[in-house]
Amino acid sequence: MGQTIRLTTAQALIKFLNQQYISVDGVETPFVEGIFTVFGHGNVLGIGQALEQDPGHLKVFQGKNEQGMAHAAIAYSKEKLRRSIYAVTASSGPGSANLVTAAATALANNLPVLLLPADTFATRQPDPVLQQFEQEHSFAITTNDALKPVSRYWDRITRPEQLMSSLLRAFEVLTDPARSGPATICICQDTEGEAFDYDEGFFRKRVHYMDRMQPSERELDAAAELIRASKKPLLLVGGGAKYSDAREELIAFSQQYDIPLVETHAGKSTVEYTFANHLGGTGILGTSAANAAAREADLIIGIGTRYTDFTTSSKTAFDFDKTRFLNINVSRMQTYKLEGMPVVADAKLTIAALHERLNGYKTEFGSRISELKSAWDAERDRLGSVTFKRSGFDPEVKHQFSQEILNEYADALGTEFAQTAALIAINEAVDKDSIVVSSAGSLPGDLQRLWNAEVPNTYHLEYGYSCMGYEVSGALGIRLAKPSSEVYSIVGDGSFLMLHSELVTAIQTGNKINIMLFDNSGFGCINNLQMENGSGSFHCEFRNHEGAVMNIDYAKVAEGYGAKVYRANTAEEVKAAIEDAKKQTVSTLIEMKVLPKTMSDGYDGWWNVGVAEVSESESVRQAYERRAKKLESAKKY
Ligand SMILES: Cc1ncc(C[n+]2csc(CCOP(=O)(O)OP(=O)(O)O)c2C)c(N)n1
Ligand SMILES: O=C1C[C@@H](O)[C@H](O)[C@@H](O)C1=O
Ligand SMILES: [Mg+2]
Repeated sequence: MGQTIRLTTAQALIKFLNQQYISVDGVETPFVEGIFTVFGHGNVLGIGQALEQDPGHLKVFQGKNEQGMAHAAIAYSKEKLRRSIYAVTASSGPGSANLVTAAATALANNLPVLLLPADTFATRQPDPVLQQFEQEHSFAITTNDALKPVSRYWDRITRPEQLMSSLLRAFEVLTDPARSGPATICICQDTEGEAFDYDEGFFRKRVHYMDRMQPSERELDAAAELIRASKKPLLLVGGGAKYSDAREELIAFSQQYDIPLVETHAGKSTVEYTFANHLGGTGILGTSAANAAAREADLIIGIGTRYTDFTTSSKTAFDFDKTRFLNINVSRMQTYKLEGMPVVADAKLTIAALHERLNGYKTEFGSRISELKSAWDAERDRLGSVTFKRSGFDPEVKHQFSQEILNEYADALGTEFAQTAALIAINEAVDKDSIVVSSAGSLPGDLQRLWNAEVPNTYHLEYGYSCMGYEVSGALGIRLAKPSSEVYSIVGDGSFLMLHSELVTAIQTGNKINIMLFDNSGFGCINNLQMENGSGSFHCEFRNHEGAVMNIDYAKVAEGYGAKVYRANTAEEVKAAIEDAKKQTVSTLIEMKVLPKTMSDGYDGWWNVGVAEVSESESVRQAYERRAKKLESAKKY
């Protein structure tokens, strides 16, 4: 036995976090950058006391909402390609409950975050304590149990010495690229303050090695054979490719063999759009070019993708009779999808190794790649110059709102701005190396299609959970990860209303973010979805009790917090506002009133949604028939 040191559980936790390092490709860096806090009685006297006494190198932030600050932490680790994290401490009860949505967001996106919610008393002496619900069939159940299904690792600490084995396990999970996600350690509020004689060895510097997983010779031989047998393979770039830093290998591979490249939301900007073989986003929110290439392909080389419904157009994007799948992923589970050939390995290493085995190979795509790309680029130009007309206007989302209703919106919001034109204006105005972030609503669709990322790793979409409220909180996390980059949060009015508390944290801490608020006065994409599937417009527009379209002054709200604000309803105004916003040191909000139904739509994507099988409405019955017909051509599993 070596020396011991007497610390509270919370003090030991903070001391341990300071000693965790990560090593990737020979570069060693501290793994835990800091901690977000919302203190309550459950954690202020434990973790709060420990941080006040000695935070070490940890940066300490006061969050405003547990979900918001956890989203910021998640965005930070995503931006850091999972090589650095923030911890998040919450008080017990409602504070813990507020973490559940964020934990699920991290889990769906395979993003590491250390969640530290306080728990009820281990001794149970004062029970029921404030915020403790009493579950009659088990006093062992607390709010924190709700975090179990959404954590990659979950533990409850009722004695100080349990912390040691728990933290070791948590960091093993947090630094494993194949199982990365939220690690949740719930510490009883009395235990946080209890002392123990910890072995000093527990606090020695620990380096976690994120070694690249090598593909086996067998896997490489089989994969090369599959590619050689293919006339039209397609590179489908997912988030795993980005985390693996596989840009150079992808470009070289695609270039040499004439393989078109398409991307998912998570993979977007791994390779910049200016690369000639890049056909843009794929699937439900994809470009015409990417979706045509996917349909023509006889082999999909899926790199670090989960093949979600948005990527596969609910398993209708490919010709499943002829198309095969080669799945390269560090997660074995992911490689089994769509009956693909599994290569359980790192993307960068695998692409490089495959490159060496394909000498003399060429696809049959030839000039088709540039044809598809130019046709899409022309379509994007059209979308950038959509102009509203008071009569005979044909919006992108068709046959839903009459001209009369569109005019009503134009009058109520005082705008004639089309969403696609607004987004492209932003894309043209921001510096190329700035970062955009979004996650829910109609904007992810426009972003995946229309946002041309010209610098790698400048596009940050949370579309694994598509959680409203990530947009603003996420921007803060990104700014912490990249303090010298301008960060633009692309957010709808609905998402902004749902959660924007961390705008205050950004202003308070001097971490500048820019919010690009698209106000179409409603849950626009859901309104599109219901009407496209035969329903009427039901509870998705923001109309008041008298039926009038609401026109909320969001700029004023942000101004109240201390942000510099702008109102911009034309492309010129947007560009001018962005230019001025670049000069500011404080966070900014640019409010744009945009017309509903003017987001991009179509391009052969299809989404399987639960249309009512029986209905009194003829249009719903027709929608159900259309869905049933489409499902006939979909792969069933
Ligand atoms: C937390 C959460 N609740 C509900 C949803 C379902 N949902 C997806 S988009 C959306 C509306 C988004 O409205 P807004 O942000 O204004 O974007 P718009 O579609 O109008 O562009 C809703 C309710 C979600 N994704 N996340
Ligand atoms: O239900 C949804 C519809 C999608 O269009 C949207 O982007 C997403 O946020 C969602 O939850
Ligand atoms: Mg909206």
